Amino acid sequence: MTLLKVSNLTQRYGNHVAVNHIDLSVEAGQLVAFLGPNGAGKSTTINMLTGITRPQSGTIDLAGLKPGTRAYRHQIGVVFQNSVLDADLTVRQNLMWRAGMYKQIDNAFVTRLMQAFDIETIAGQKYGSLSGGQRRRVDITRALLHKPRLLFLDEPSTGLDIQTRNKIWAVLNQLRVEFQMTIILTTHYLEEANIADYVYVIDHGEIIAADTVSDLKAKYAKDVLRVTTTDMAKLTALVDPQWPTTVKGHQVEIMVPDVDATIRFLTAARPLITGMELKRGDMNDIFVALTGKEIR
Ligand SMILES: Nc1ncnc2c1ncn2[C@@H]1O[C@H](COP(=O)(O)OP(=O)(O)OP(=O)(O)O)[C@@H](O)[C@H]1O
Repeated sequence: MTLLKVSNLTQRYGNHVAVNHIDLSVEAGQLVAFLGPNGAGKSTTINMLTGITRPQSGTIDLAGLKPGTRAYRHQIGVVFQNSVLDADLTVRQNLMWRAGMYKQIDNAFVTRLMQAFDIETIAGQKYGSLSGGQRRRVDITRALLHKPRLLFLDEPSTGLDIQTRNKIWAVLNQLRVEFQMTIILTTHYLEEANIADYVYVIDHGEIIAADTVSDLKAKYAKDVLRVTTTDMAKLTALVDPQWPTTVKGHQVEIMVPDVDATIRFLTAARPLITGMELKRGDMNDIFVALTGKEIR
């Protein structure tokens, strides 16, 4: 079922077109990533999708609802890049104040969220005194209090350590399974987009690619294996003829399709190998392939 349908969305700032006629379609329960460099138009798009700004043209439809309405706001949760909570109130006061904005709040669910995000022990602390990771967990709890059908996360992992990131995703994935919650996230990192079902690559306000992560990687960001050898002829004879290969002296660069195939090749060629490194495909590769330019 399509939850969110967006057509022809456009936003200009003066002469600058920040978002240029974009179309999006998000299925219920999906995790969708907007991947793009600084200034690509991701936040501008999120601001329109959350009803914070009104698009200059285009339509947004969330299961029959229009942004800017109370009904629409109740279906969405938003975690902004910069927090919207009150630094002088405690975590609990902030959450209670926010919960008061909704008619029906499931108190057991709120308690469960606080436990899941490990914020019960800091509930009495002023929000302004929390660490970056603690704040993020509170911000996400705030956005989830009313069990939204669609959660927006604007660059959720910026500045977070790996443990905090893993904790957050473990809870969000559980909610996705339980409530078929849909998530839209913006990110600069292909690695973060890895977990998405579908990715829109955005640059200069336009969607330059829309695909699954595995297809994006296969098309534009293959892993490159660099191997040095004493016997180039024997080594290259072991390389699958379908893998693009460049020989430079004693080193060969091989575009490898996946980790398993790479391990099989390395195992077979082991006696011939004197050194190796694997460079994983990243967002820069996608941008070079699609735009001919390095990422900004
Ligand atoms: N209020 C504004 N007034 C003028 N220009 C703006 C405004 N907001 C955004 N822009 C411009 O629109 C473009 C898109 O910005 P946006 O913040 O949407 O990008 P982004 O992809 O979210 O970038 P980042 O990853 O750095 O957050 C940029 O060129 C930005 O300078």
